[in-house]
Amino acid sequence: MHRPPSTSSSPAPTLPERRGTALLEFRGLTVRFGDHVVLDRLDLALEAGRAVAVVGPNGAGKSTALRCAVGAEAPTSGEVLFDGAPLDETSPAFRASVAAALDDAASFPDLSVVEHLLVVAWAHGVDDPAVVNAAVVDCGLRSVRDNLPATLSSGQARRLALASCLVRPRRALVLDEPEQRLDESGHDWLRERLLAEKAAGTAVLFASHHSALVDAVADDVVTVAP
Ligand SMILES: Nc1ncnc2c1ncn2[C@@H]1O[C@H](COP(=O)(O)OP(=O)(O)OP(=O)(O)O)[C@@H](O)[C@H]1O
Repeated sequence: MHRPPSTSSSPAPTLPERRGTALLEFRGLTVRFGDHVVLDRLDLALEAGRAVAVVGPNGAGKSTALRCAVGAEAPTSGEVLFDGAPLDETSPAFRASVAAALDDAASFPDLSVVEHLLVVAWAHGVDDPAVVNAAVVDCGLRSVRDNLPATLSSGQARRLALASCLVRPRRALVLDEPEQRLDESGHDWLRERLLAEKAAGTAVLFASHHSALVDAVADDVVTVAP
């Protein structure tokens, strides 16, 4: 059930929201690496149309928490629930629902920016180049649309990672320090983009060191400490 693809600079279709219960939930999430307790019984609930920011100093466990949210890291104890059931990152429903940018690593190093986005969109059922073209413009990638990922600046690579989340349907966005390496206008764009995501019913979980972004976007703030 996709919204019709957009031909403007608005984002790709968003999957239908379901309000009321948490889409993503941590219950007593604990992660240990050897003797190092990184996360200690962390609770978090994220509903459709809302944003939760995970904040804390370097090494506090923000990325670890986000990795648990997408099933890339297994909790030592506690639970991660998606849609009320234990998270299964291999399930088609989960993969169709969650768009994540945890780093800037391009998935397809031998595909150009626009080819990369076309593949991601198509793999998620969006077979309309207009959606990709809109995201290229929206994300400030027009001048490098035909470049290979290795030739992008660090900020452009960040924008490509974010664009990869925006060309596909999604019920949740999981973003690790999305502001990293963006210029000032990129920060403004990111803030407005995330507010638009919430307005469209997308749940947003993001880690950030950017207090202005957190203040503008987050409905709840979860602080982790080293
Ligand atoms: N696979 C791992 N094995 C061992 N230790 C790890 C592993 N992954 C993360 N850590 C440790 O867990 C702690 C939390 O790391 P994490 O990357 O989650 O922090 P962060 O809050 O995201 O930091 P930053 O703000 O610097 O991005 C750090 O001390 C890190 O060294």
